[in-house]
Amino acid sequence: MPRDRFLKQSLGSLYSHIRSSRILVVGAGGIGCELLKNLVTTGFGEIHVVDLDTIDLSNLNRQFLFRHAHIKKSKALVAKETAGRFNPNVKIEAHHANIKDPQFNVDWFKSFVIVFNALDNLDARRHVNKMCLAADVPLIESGTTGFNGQVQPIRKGLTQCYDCTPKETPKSFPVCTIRSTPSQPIHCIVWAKSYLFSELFGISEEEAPDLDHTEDSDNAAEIESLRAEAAALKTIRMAMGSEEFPCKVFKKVYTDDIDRLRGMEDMWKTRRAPDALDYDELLARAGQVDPSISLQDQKTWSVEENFAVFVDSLKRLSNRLEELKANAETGNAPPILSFDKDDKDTLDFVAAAANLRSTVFGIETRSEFDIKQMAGNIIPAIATTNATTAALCVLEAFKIMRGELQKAKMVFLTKSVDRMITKEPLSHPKPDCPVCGNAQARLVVDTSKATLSDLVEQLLKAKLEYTDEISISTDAGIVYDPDLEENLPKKLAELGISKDTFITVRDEDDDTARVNLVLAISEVELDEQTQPLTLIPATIAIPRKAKPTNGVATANGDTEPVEQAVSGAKRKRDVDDAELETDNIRKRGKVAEELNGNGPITLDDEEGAIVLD
Ligand SMILES: Nc1ncnc2c1ncn2[C@@H]1O[C@H](COP(=O)(O)OP(=O)(O)OP(=O)(O)O)[C@@H](O)[C@H]1O
Ligand SMILES: [Zn+2]
Repeated sequence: MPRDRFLKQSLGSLYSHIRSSRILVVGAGGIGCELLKNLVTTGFGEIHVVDLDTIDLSNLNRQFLFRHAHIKKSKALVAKETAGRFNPNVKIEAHHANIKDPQFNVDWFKSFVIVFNALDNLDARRHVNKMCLAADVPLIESGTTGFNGQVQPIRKGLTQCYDCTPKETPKSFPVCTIRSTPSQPIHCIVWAKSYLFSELFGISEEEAPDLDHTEDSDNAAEIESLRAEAAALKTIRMAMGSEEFPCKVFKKVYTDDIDRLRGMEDMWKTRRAPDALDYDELLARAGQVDPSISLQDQKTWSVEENFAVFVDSLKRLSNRLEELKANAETGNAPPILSFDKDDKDTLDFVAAAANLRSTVFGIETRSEFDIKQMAGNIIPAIATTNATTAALCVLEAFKIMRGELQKAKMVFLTKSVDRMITKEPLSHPKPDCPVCGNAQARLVVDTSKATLSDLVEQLLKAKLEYTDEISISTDAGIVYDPDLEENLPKKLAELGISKDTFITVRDEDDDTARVNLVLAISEVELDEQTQPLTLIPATIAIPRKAKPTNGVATANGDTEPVEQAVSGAKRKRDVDDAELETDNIRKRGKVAEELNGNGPITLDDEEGAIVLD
């Protein structure tokens, strides 16, 4: 029996399209491995997979294409090797590289029918979003944290892009909370990791990303004494390697600094004042404690146990740093240690130091296991969430490949007894989105011949009817505005404009202001006679800047959801929505019922059934 008999049966006419499609998966981690397995078994013709990382022990619990023997090998290459065996008819190309590398340019993105994001960071996601918009290729964006998952189909000009909704930046804490008035375990963990560890073994806390300095000016005096405190710690650092080093560090941060803080009476009118710890007393009490207690990472250690682990890990780290220094080449910057949740010495130190500080401030202490999650900003990744999300990505991709964008949905996976998978219609692009709210075109140009003046006069003013009130910028900054004319005679190449870079043209004319125009540069070598600048498409409509709305503006000023605009259907959606709602209630009832019975949950969907155990 041919291996694709059932695929043909279930996918119908879509199958031949799938067989001949070239697709891209960015990221071969938790979602990426699941996705690749699904795509290979679905029979996509050619799959490219990009990942910059190598396999780590901690990946193996959920990234099932990898085994112990693969540790330290390229994720992309091993994923290709393993998944390739599932279906020999599929061609897989692996790239052990950063998706931001210049070889992955707009033309390369254009060569794919669809792109899947399976990434873990904002920066790379934003980059792929931008490239897919520039290349006009559909993107299936996805992400998971713990039990939550999300899938977002993105189509240039028709749906919201990844950047249409602002994204949360990682959490940071005011310096005073961390250094003077902690009230939660996380405050003490950040103190141990970003302040104490960095001051002793790394670079100064001033550069730590999880400290927020915006409120510093409101507390200028306190910030000044904290600086002096940190400077004193630097002096103690000189004693590293000596017998008395642990005692010096301990007395400084758990006795002297705490006494100073306690003396600031105003601070403790509404808070519990901290109680300093005594080194000699704890040393006597902790005499019997074996520092190997640190192997019991799920236990909440006593104050004596924390003390023993603190002193022991401080010695281990000091020895490591001294050794590094001894082996370092002279003349280089002095070596440092960095916190790594998987480096036992650094984790022991941060866990014990944080717990001792919690004791001082009367905050509950935590197990090393808990501290590892919090210090590494880890929400445990769950294999089932990744697998379900990856499957949903493929189902949404089918709709786009069938040309049925109106059926595509934003899908959410949540831990809920009501309904684990919920869907929302796709919204139209936000007119004020800083990324897709721009007009986009390609500029085919010989950058060694064309000058900035050619670009401004021939293309922007003569052809695209811009006035004098424009500015032009590259990634490096502004290269032209009405007050910056000295670059006009320069060749574009001299201004750092080269193949696969982007330039942004801003219309600064208040009367005519149009949205920004982003030009993706494609290089060609041209002879003297040929026009050095060609715009693709040759004509481009650059809309006026719109006032922000929640949907997309229609001709009559209303907003409408994507389904309606794409399908042209009139208010039929209301009826469909009503039906969907009834349907949701029906399914929710069923889910709740089955959950109570502890059995598997089946969610019927138009694409088939999803069974959740
Ligand atoms: N710029 C990039 N180019 C290519 N691959 C990237 C880029 N940024 C991130 N990735 C890859 O995306 C994948 C995301 O997978 P995942 O979220 O499971 O993270 P992980 O690093 O495997 O696991 P964890 O962070 O939980 O230890 C990783 O394999 C990572 O290497
Ligand atoms: Zn957008």
